Amino acid sequence: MITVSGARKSYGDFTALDDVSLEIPPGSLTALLGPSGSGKSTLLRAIAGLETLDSGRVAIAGVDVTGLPPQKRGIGFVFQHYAAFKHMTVRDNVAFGLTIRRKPKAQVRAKVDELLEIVGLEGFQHRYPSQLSGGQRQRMALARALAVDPEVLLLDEPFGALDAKVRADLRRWLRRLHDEVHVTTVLVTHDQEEALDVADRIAVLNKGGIEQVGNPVDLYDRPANDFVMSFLGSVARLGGLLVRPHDIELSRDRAAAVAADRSVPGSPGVIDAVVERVVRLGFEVRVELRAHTGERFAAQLTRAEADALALRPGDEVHARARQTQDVLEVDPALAI
Ligand SMILES: Nc1ncnc2c1ncn2[C@@H]1O[C@H](COP(=O)(O)OP(=O)(O)OP(=O)(O)O)[C@@H](O)[C@H]1O
Repeated sequence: MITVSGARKSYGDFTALDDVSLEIPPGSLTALLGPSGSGKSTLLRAIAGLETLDSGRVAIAGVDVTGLPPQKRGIGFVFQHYAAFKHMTVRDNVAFGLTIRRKPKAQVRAKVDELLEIVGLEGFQHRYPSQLSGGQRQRMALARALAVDPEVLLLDEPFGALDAKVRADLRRWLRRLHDEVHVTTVLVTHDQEEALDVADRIAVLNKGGIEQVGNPVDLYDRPANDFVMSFLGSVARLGGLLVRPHDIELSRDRAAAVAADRSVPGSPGVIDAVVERVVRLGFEVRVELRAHTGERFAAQLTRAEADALALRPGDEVHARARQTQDVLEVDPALAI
């Protein structure tokens, strides 16, 4: 368990963390998710001991570590740009933390072999970091962070510098790694897809505070407010309410749409609109619409639904929300 209580941190008159309290359960993979500047890295660095809090406390596994330096906190840390020892092989880089702790050679060898296998770098142990791809280098960094059996693993946008495909592969790999080693892991990311894909818990940060903490399904389906809703996925405005694009149903028959809408409590009603564009995205189809009031919004349909409607630009349709438990009042102060 990592417990952060009442954490405050300011840089000059800028408040980076504003009374943040958070509990991270043991063995979980928790993502700190939020826009740039929301305080994610500051919070992670405070847990690591790389940043001193103005006030508040950090405890790791029941021990108050607030006054302890990073090397005494039982943490492993991986940054976006990993600073490897360039003159050392992969094997020596991974062994580094154990070697400086003067562990017996046989023990170091066995541990490094195990880690290289876990991160899939067995065949690369004699290479130098410059001879690895970006993704391999980050896997080496993870092996190195895990070598000293940390209580917690702290990852600050570890795949941020890699291209989208490698990023997606590595986060799936991280999920499998976590299922194998179960070390309490905190991952900083600004990418909601990454957080939803890899984490079992997500803390959403905004302006130095925590908006909501929960599992990915809860946050996506039951966002606490419109910031969380819009940050965790695309949203459309329908009659002044926020709706997920895949929760919008389109119909060519207005009377049928109105009849169906009666069974949806709290519905924004049926919105008459004109199709502007139909975009095929793999198995889904995005229909871009303009309401008669002038508001633009998009509905996400399955291919079968879209084919049944055979929509073309200029067609008149009637939109309604399929369900409204996810629909929240629009906060006019929030620019989406
Ligand atoms: N050493 C510093 N001196 C002054 N301001 C800082 C310092 N470190 C961070 N900040 C400011 O604190 C705020 C929070 O920074 P932080 O790095 O925690 O955000 P973040 O959510 O991780 O954002 P990003 O995704 O862009 O890294 C930012 O506005 C940043 O400019």
